Amino acid sequence: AKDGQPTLLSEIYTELYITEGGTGGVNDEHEVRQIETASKKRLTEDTTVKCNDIFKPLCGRETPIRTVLTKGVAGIGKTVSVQKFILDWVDGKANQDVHFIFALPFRDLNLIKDEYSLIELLHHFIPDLKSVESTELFRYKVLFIFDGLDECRLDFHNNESWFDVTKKTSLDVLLTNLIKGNLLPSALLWITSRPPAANQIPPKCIDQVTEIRGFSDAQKEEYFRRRFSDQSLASRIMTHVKSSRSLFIMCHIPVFCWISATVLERLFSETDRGEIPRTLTEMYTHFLIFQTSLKNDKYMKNSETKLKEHSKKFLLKLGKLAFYNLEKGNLIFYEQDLTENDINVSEASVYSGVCTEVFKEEHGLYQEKVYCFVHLSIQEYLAALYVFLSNSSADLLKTAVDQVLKSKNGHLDLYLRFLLGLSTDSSKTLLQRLLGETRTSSHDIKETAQYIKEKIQDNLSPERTINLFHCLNELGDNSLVEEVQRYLNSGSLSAEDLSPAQWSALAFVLLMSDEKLDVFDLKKFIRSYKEHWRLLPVVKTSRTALLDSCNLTEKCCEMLASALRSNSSPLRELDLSNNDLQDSGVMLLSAGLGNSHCKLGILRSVLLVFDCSNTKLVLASALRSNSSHLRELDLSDNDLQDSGVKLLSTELANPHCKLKILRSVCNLTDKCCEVLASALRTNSSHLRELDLSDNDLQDSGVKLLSAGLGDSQCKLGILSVDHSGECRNRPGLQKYSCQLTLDPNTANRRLSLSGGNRKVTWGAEQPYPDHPERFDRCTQVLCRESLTGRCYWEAEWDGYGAHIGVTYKGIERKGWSDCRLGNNDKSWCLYCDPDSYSVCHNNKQTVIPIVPSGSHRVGVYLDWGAGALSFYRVSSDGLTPLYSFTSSFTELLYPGFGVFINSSVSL
Ligand SMILES: Nc1ncnc2c1ncn2[C@@H]1O[C@H](COP(=O)(O)OP(=O)(O)OP(=O)(O)O)[C@@H](O)[C@H]1O
Repeated sequence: AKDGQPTLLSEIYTELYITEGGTGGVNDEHEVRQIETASKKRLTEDTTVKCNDIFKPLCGRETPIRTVLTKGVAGIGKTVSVQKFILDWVDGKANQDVHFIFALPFRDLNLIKDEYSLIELLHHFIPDLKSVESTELFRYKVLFIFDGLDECRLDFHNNESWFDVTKKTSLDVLLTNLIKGNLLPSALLWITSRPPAANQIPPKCIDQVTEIRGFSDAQKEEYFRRRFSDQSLASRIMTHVKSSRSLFIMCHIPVFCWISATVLERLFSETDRGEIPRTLTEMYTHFLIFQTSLKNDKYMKNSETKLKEHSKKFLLKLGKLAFYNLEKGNLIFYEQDLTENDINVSEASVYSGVCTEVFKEEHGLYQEKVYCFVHLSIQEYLAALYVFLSNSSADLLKTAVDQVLKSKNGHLDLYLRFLLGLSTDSSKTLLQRLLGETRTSSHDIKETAQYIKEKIQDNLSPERTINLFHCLNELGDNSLVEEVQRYLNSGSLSAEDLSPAQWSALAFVLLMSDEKLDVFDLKKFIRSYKEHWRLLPVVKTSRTALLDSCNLTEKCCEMLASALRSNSSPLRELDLSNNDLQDSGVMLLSAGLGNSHCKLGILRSVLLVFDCSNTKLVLASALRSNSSHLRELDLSDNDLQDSGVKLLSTELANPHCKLKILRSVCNLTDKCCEVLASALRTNSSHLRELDLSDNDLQDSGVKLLSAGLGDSQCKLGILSVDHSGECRNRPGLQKYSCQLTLDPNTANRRLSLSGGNRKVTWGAEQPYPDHPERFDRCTQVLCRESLTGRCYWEAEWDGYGAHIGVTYKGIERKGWSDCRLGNNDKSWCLYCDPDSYSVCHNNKQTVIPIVPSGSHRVGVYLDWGAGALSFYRVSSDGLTPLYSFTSSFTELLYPGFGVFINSSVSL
């Protein structure tokens, strides 16, 4: 609210996005990055809870709720939600069954030094209630709201039990016993906390955890509409915020909406308003200008130069405090910290928009005043301002980049963004308005940007790399991002071999785009397997990630595991087929799967190294983990062996394993069938569908399984078995091998067939009869067999080269260009010659930056149902992925070949 003009809560309150909130576990990501990931999360994903319904049991729950814990990062709206709840209750709009609400913020409770009984404590805070007797507390429905648990430490382990509401004790004992339900078990409790402090309370004391996620995109707009009575001003502000992605993302945090609204309202209504902030740094500098002028108007009727001089001194002192404590990770300060930094305590509280006063206990004595910045980002800004103004080294920016990149958890990321942002000319002009004439060192922005671009080429973690792009944005250098955007817009990205920095820029563009990425298919973007890991951060913000046949390495697994662990990631489905992850990779992934934040529901084809006992154990523990959301697991390509199946069966029988669908368990022996059958018989197995079609099950095996199915406890609805022959037992893709023969009716007259119609050779014209399916001009031939499902075949060419592909039956046969495999929308093809490969579909050719290096053998894998067609180079080193098309195939596909002059192809 503007000073002296209070705003009514009911007018500005905007419904927040509150969700049922998991475990109360600690998330060590920087808050701003959590917001970036969460902004991609689809709103329908979570169970949302209205502020007034916080005590209503969510569907599926029958027991009433006594204690609710609401988590949320700083400035996200916890206190405002509490106030709105109370307001609606007072207005008779909601929760009318509650007779008394006692709102006791920890900030106020921390002032209590003496011992009190519960009833005395209430009388102390609400003297009007002196007439209420302790017995009456039991007769009425009473709600306690404790806001800001993060400002307090409770000792749940050592405090004695306390049952009497009339007996005096310490506040710590009163509160822990109230929360445990020893004191006044009939009361309702609502506790709010920033996430890191939330796990102070033992989970068994909490009936429901909710999380405030801030504003969704629609709620951001609503906030600005409600905040301003002048709707045209509201739309202008909204349009401006939307035009800068980094500002728009930050608006997820209501306190940032408030900062932006404060700054932009003033700027848009000033006649000579100058530059409107487009970067975070500019926004915060304007905010400080506003706060300072407010303070000056109010408290110091003095000359402007003197005022600025005074403000500068004060801000530098505050900045010093901010910087040294940020480095140490301290966000709360004591009076002593302020005096040591020569900060006048009463002046700090005057800057109420920047530094608020809070009170906090220390060692059980509730007497020390403590302070913190309104939001961590303000501390980060002031720290940067201090360093920028007090360090005149020419290398300041580069040294800061190096220093920040060393941080593992990114605690200086936003500080670096601000520091770089402050060094631009536009910021310097703004700083003059804030601080008056100030000497600042000049830094070569171009050189710094170049330095950052070089750093981006390094093997940094994705989070650090992304922050460096934000830094470039603050410096006003968006050239890398613009280059990639141009490739994306022209559709020619796939043909380009991007530099490492461009790969990272592509990841940044995909992450920052406001389009929700439902399915992230890595193969669509990559041509080589050197730098593809740079795109993996995108996995964290997509719902389905298709990473099959992508040569994933251990490093990639590390990134995937971090996506799995992320609380805010929408990732629900992951396809890892045809990757050799190695033991260490699977271990990393399994640990991610077992993490309490992991919400993955479907995992496809992770190749397990099942003779390694460690891997087995870790995956097993992931399946068993109580919090696991895994419902569908596809184990194709794995040879689990008896011991593996045994382990898996034990997990299936474990009541915590909620797996519903298990696909493609192969190489089952009779022994395996027996163990599996016994798992199906257990009451606790959740399995509804079991796909064993990749097995050549003998009658004896089927019999054993059927015995399991017949059991009354077995809940399995679908069992797929398939006697498809012994090839299913072969390793890798070979298990999908199919026998193909060439169709003479389709062969061009220049092609002769031999070897039982499994070899085609270019040569003299053959006297074939006319046939509607014959290619009359293109030297091509198709196979007889039409394909669906999963199939794999290999072809070897000789001579100048060949085209190897698949097509719908409807491909043109007469004429030239429309008939060629790959030249139309009916066919997909790999072009091979001794020096290069390229692929073509719908006349769009893409060169593949992999050389044939002597190998003329090509493997083709079709997963018709999944819409995937992959080509591989086959050599003594195994299969090298060349390219994968993804397409939703609508008709049966026929393998086909085009044969160059004096060349041949054999199946
Ligand atoms: N629902 C809302 N509608 C409108 N404005 C809001 C809303 N929630 C928060 N705000 C704005 O954001 C500011 C910060 O919110 P609040 O104090 O509730 O955050 P908090 O989560 O309690 O933070 P902290 O952990 O730092 O105490 C408020 O002063 C208000 O300006």
